[in-house]
Amino acid sequence: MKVLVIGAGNMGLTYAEGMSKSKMLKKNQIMILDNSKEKLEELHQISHFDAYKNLEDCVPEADIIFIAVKPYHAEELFGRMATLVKPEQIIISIMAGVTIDTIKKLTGLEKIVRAMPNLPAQVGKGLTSYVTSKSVSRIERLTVESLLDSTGKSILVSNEKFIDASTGISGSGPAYVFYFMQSMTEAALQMGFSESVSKVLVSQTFTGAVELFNQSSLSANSWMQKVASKGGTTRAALDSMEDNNVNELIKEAAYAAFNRAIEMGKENK
Ligand SMILES: NC(=O)C1=CN([C@@H]2O[C@H](COP(=O)(O)OP(=O)(O)OC[C@H]3O[C@@H](n4cnc5c(N)ncnc54)[C@H](OP(=O)(O)O)[C@@H]3O)[C@@H](O)[C@H]2O)C=CC1
Ligand SMILES: O=C(O)[C@@H]1CCC=N1
Repeated sequence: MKVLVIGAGNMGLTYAEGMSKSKMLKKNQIMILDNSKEKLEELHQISHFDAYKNLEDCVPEADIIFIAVKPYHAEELFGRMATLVKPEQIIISIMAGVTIDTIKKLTGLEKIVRAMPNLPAQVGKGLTSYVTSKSVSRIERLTVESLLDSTGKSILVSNEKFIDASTGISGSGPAYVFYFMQSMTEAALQMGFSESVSKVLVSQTFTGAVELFNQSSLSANSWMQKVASKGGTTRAALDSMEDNNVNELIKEAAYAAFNRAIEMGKENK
């Protein structure tokens, strides 16, 4: 089996690295292509996959083609790939808001997997939701799942609506967490802590809270109540968040990402 990754940016390179470490594929089974000259020079320094500049040299060789370019590059890229692809090839696209129908139409292929990963894939803690077109067989789906699992966990969803929805929760979600971390860091600095101490205070608080949550069956709300003593400091903070509608605002933000994914699907038709 040969896998071609197109787009060696944040996500493409992360998947190529993940797959190369997974033992599913050997060195010469991973190809990677990028159109930027500097990227290619960097890729040539990495010994565990073969780097390409021209689609003609690698697309026909691939069994699975992993698309990791920005959504607005899809049309031009698929247009150039259309004459090089073969019906048995599987496309895995991680592009936000580019639908299976659009990929079928632009490539002429039928075996399409649409996936939505997230950035923690870079440290093997990613979450990728995915869905396949009908032409992907069970065996092919399991192979794809093993590739996706090389960067963390994967979840098979029942239809594409849940790919757009998971874009709003897990795909864009790391940025919401960083937003919260940024606000807490700013508060720590304003309270007089140094940058390095602020960073430790915030990051260890996040790591510890997530660890507690993962190691029990308690809900986030139950854990909140465990931290908050009656009439105490946490209650003051939680009341302030409630008064300012923070809960609703976070949900609104997640929906903004979900709706934008749907909108991008229409724009990229
Ligand atoms: N970043 C994230 O957290 C997540 C991203 N995604 C999706 O992943 C995709 C990639 O995102 P990300 O990795 O952040 O993007 P990057 O910009 O980091 O990487 C994309 C790479 O593809 C290259 N590229 C563009 N067009 C072509 C082409 N025609 N042929 C070959 N290479 C090309 C770009 O080069 P150049 O810079 O020169 O254009 C760039 O190096 C997006 O579609 C996004 O929706 C999904 C989930 C999470
Ligand atoms: O912001 C974006 O469009 C991509 C999809 C999910 C995370 N980054």
